[in-house]
Amino acid sequence: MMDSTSKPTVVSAPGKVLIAGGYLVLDPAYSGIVISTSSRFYTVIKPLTPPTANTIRVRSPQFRDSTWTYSLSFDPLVKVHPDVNNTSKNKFVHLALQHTIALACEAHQDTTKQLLTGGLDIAIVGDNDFYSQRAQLDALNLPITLESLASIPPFSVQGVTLSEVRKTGLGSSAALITSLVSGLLVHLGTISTTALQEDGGSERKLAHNLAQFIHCLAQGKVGSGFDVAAAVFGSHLYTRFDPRVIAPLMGDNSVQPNSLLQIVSAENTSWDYHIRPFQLPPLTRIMLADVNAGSDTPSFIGKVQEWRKAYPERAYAIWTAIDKQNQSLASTLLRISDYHSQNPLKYASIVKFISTLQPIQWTADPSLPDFETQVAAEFHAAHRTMMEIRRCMKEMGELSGAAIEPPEQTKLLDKCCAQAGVIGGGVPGAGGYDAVWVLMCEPEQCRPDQWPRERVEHLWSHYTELKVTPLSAVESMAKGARLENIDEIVGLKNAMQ
Ligand SMILES: Nc1ncnc2c1ncn2[C@@H]1O[C@H](COP(=O)(O)OP(=O)(O)OP(=O)(O)O)[C@@H](O)[C@H]1O
Ligand SMILES: C[C@@](O)(CCOP(=O)(O)O)CC(=O)O
Repeated sequence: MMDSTSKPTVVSAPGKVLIAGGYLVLDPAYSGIVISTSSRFYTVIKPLTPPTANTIRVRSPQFRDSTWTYSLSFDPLVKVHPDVNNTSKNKFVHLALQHTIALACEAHQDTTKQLLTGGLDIAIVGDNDFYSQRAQLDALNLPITLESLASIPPFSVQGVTLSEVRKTGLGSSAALITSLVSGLLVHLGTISTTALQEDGGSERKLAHNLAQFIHCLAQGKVGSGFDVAAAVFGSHLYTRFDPRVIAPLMGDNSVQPNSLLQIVSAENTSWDYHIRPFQLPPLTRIMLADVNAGSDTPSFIGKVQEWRKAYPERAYAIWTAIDKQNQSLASTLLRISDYHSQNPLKYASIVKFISTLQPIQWTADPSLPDFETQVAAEFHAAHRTMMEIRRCMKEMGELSGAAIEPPEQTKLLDKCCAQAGVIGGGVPGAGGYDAVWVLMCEPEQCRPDQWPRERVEHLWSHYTELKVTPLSAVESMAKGARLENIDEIVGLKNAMQ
């Protein structure tokens, strides 16, 4: 058994960007493209010192007033009680503890109780990208660049409470729930320490189903769940689950009878979500920006749903058109990756070539060899499809009254997409004013000032109509939630103090 000198259990889970399929993905007839980010949440679990029976202390050291203590009782069912001296509440953390420990007890009552007798000490931190760093860069008088972001210490202290912090839309709550739930499942032995090595094994699915249910309960609504799916499985093409699978668990009573395991089990065929493998093509890079202007996602969803109900035929036609483009984008990007597998050298040379040109010029050179011409044509097709998706999403916004791609964002995105080497971009997820994503070529080498990312960064840092702050995230190459070694995560040990 683990003692206080052993290494802690550390599980991380990535953030997300829905680059195609916003709104449509709420309906199981459609799917979306979700990219998981290199920016992650980390949950660190170790025995409490000094040992304190059936006590769990959770800390979020990046925030003020963010330590929560809980006690456990087991009779007749597991119950997690917030300490009366806690100065704030954290529903997400409380529900994650309640239901994960209940599940662990259902699976192995005696060992779970034994592992909890000395208590647990849990710390949760998120990469800086999850919270807006604009104020910090301005206060330090630093230019608004990726280099400046890299100079801020990892897991930096935000100086505010969790309810005051400005989030960037990467899905902090889904990444937090996934890392906490999976970390507890590993620590309590409900899933094995190798469970998170396999891409889609049954233990990873169990962690997904449990995290998905807890996230819905904490949010008080059932969304499409693409954010939790990305946190657990990494980038993929997502088709949602039927919410009826968790309906029996969604009541007010936070203590569940012994049926949780059966419902969240990977063997429960009522979980009908589909996760199809996806990754952005090699030698491309996604860049994300936090735009300093808020949007209200739930009100956008309400408007789009009302419009869809009021004009079913028109909505069906538009959704069918968007879906066709979304599917085409996914298959084009996957085909581009295939070209890389066929001939990495030629692929690298054509990426380098198009990275200095605007899309309209990518297929204009008749002297290019066949292979290179084909790859350039696929990149151009991806560009056209991204532009068409933006046009359709904007139209849906105008028809429904939700500012999905408002004029200010159109102007910004058009400028980004006019840069040499930029494939396309858009407003992530539900859209609105608060973020943009841009996909660009990232050749192996470039002369200084020739990287597409530098052009985009320059544009953003000199943009005056909106405050546009880059995030440091790229696509996560590690598939979703993973077990970490605390010594290998820069700054993590420090952040625990
Ligand atoms: N570092 C953290 N430690 C503990 N709890 C956190 C932390 N970060 C976020 N949370 C929890 O997640 C909640 C925020 O969830 P909410 O659903 O409002 O955000 P979100 O939609 O995931 O935001 P975004 O996508 O912008 O990151 C907080 O109120 C808190 O309970
Ligand atoms: C509008 C919607 O499809 C996407 C919302 O995405 P985001 O939180 O804006 O990244 C809602 C959902 O899928 O739950």
